[in-house]
Amino acid sequence: MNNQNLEKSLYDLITETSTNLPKDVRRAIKKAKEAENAGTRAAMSLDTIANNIKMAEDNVSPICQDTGLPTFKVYTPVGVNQLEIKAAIKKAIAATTADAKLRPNSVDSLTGKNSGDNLGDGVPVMKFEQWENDYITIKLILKGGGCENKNIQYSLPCELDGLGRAGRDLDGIRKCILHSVYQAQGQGCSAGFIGVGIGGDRSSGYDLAKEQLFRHVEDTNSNPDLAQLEEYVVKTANTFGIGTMGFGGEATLLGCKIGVMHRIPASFYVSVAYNCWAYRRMAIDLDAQTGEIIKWHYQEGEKIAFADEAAATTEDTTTDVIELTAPITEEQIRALKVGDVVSITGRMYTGRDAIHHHLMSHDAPVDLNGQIIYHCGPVMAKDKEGNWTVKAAGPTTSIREEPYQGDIMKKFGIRAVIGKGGMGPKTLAALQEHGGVYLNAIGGAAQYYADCIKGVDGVDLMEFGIPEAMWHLNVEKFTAVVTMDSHGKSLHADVDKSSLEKLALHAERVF
Ligand SMILES: O=C(O)C[C@H](O)C(=O)O
Ligand code: SF4
Repeated sequence: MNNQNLEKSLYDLITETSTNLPKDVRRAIKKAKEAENAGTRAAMSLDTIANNIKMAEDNVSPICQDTGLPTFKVYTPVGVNQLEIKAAIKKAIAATTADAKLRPNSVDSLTGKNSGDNLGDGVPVMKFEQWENDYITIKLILKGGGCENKNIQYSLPCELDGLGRAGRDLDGIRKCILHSVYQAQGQGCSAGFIGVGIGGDRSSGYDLAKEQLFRHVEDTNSNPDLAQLEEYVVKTANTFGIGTMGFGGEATLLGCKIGVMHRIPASFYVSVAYNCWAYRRMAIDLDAQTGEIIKWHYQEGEKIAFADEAAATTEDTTTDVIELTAPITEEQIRALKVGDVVSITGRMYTGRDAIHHHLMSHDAPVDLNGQIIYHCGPVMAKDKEGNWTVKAAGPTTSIREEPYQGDIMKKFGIRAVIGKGGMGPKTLAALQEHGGVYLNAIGGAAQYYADCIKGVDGVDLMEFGIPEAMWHLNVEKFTAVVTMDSHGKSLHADVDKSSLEKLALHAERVF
């Protein structure tokens, strides 16, 4: 095979997957937008998401800054050299990372060192199968960490919050799947898609679940029982009121695909792979002789361009927006209430897992008194003059900082943190005691927020790698919603409680 062609085809596959959301996913998002009531936070979020999808395509830049753990599934005719394909995949991964189509996402699990090029032990994931066809198919999924963390595996029989006993039958499976959507709340950037694997062992069950994520959103399961269950799950989950980003609303789940395999007598697993709305998967067919692309998958039907949404995003809500510029006073913070929309102009500092851990036992590299911390690991590029530019910069899941956040806010006088998915009781208590606020940004809207960042004024702790460093950002009109305030109120706690009540309505046998 021509290796240059093969590398080019793979480069194009990776770039397309990271930057251009497939047609079937776009249609599902459009449907969600249509179901949402105008003027709600959920509708506003979906406008931002739609706008972001368009911006990513136009800029040929990542839809979300977390470009995930690249996972390739390759089907080859007998006789094709799979080692050559492996080598080409690695080259294409490094090249697309250098061109900021992927974030450097591969971290040594023991030392914490980022390899910088998305390569590492076992990374990217590459799985090969042979087949009788005379062409090659390569599938790629870029599944981010926030939704990956919301995957869940049930071992039947089990007891579930709200639903009671899930037994070893179709109805027990039904309960597990409904519970999986509830437990994800907004943290995996809902509205999401789930792949479910019934049976197998712990690893093959998850593999089967992830395999389902390559199915078309609009297909119908060939097993009539599972087809019925898929339809039931989507319909029922959308009554939970979790909504986009967990803000409440009509659209919680955009797709459910279920696969089944045999199991051994003692084990009965239901494995659920949760994927965010930024459902980035694509596939190509290659000519096995030339290595050139002969077909792109997921091309059927209408392509929603989301051109109209671009103008609508948050612009028309400016009347209700509260302007904030750091340093922020305690008085300003105490005036904010859950539901307020704020627009930030000026300085903010990024800080995520490594920074929070570090700040517990070290001084901050800058004065954080009155400042804003943004839970964000951006995609960055250096321009010709050696200046950093932000290529993608949406929020990361905040709950991971729950053990540290309250202490760090108090220790350094931080007044606001921005992230997504909300935080827990420890942070809520600290916000009340210290005078702080939690701001929820729209997860995955990495192009939208990158556009709000007008400059990079500095960076500290680069030894943690690009996603984990503390970037000093100069922002303009960065919009976010107050979802936890200094008066003990949390939208996340409210939505969790009400969605559990809705879940519990489905404890009776259905199948
Ligand atoms: O790592 C990130 O930037 C985000 C992550 O995918 C998340 O959802 O928390
Ligand atoms: S930030 Fe949200 S959209 Fe991006 S990868 Fe994580 S879960 Fe997905």
